[in-house]
Amino acid sequence: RSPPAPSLPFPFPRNGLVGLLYGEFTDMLNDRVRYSVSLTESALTIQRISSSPGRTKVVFNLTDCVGCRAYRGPDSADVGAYFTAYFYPFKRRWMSAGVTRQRVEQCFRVALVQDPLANLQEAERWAHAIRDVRRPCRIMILVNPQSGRGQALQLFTGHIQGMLTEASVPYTLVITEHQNHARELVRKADLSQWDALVILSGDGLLFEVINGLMDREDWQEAIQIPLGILPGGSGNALAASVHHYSQ
Ligand SMILES: Nc1ncnc2c1ncn2[C@@H]1O[C@H](COP(=O)(O)OP(=O)(O)OP(=O)(O)O)[C@@H](O)[C@H]1O
Repeated sequence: RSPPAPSLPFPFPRNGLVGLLYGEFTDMLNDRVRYSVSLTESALTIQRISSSPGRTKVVFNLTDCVGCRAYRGPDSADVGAYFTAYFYPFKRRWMSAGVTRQRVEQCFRVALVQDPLANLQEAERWAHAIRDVRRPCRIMILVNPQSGRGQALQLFTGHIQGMLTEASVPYTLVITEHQNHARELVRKADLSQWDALVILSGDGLLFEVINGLMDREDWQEAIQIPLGILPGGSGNALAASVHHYSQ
């Protein structure tokens, strides 16, 4: 089997966009399926290298990309390395009129040479390049363990934590211990440490966080910080209406 073509720098304009990287990789599970992959400032384009006609090109918008990681495979005899990019594009739901963001992961095997370390370095180069196109984001996530049916913390560990890890988002988790805990914390916090505050709770905790921001002397600047609301309460009226109006 001939080795895939080396990954090349891709400094020339193509389709009006200046490319950052171009490479040819194989499928994670099937070495005979090969893809040409190109990265620009705005998109990751994956084209299946195949002699048969049909729709073989997929374009992922990098604004839908939450992260990318490089790693060695579980088999130590495998000289190849891998990189996986995680996307949440809007997609149509089965039997439904609307679209929602749905998770898609794209994994590639890098086996340019017989040296596992060199392959891993190449996979890391791609993972870094894909991650670098995204804006860095550090978040404080506030969870009220009592909200709703007392399951907010399970929602965090079961759903949110994995997404943050895939996205390589550095975060500080705050589990509120009593009423007004979040308000006091936000009132005194050094907000320059975070790019966003995310509340996993019902409306009550978000209300506290907004009040904490408005209690500050620098409230006019503080209130500009992006706020996120994840439904963890019982009513979740605000999260539902924000989600509804963003559709
Ligand atoms: N550890 C805690 N123990 C008790 N109360 C808390 C704690 N942390 C926060 N709180 C308070 O609980 C209140 C209610 O929380 P929240 O609104 O998040 O949940 P909910 O009432 O279940 O949801 P919803 O508002 O959607 O009905 C908040 O006003 C907050 O001050």
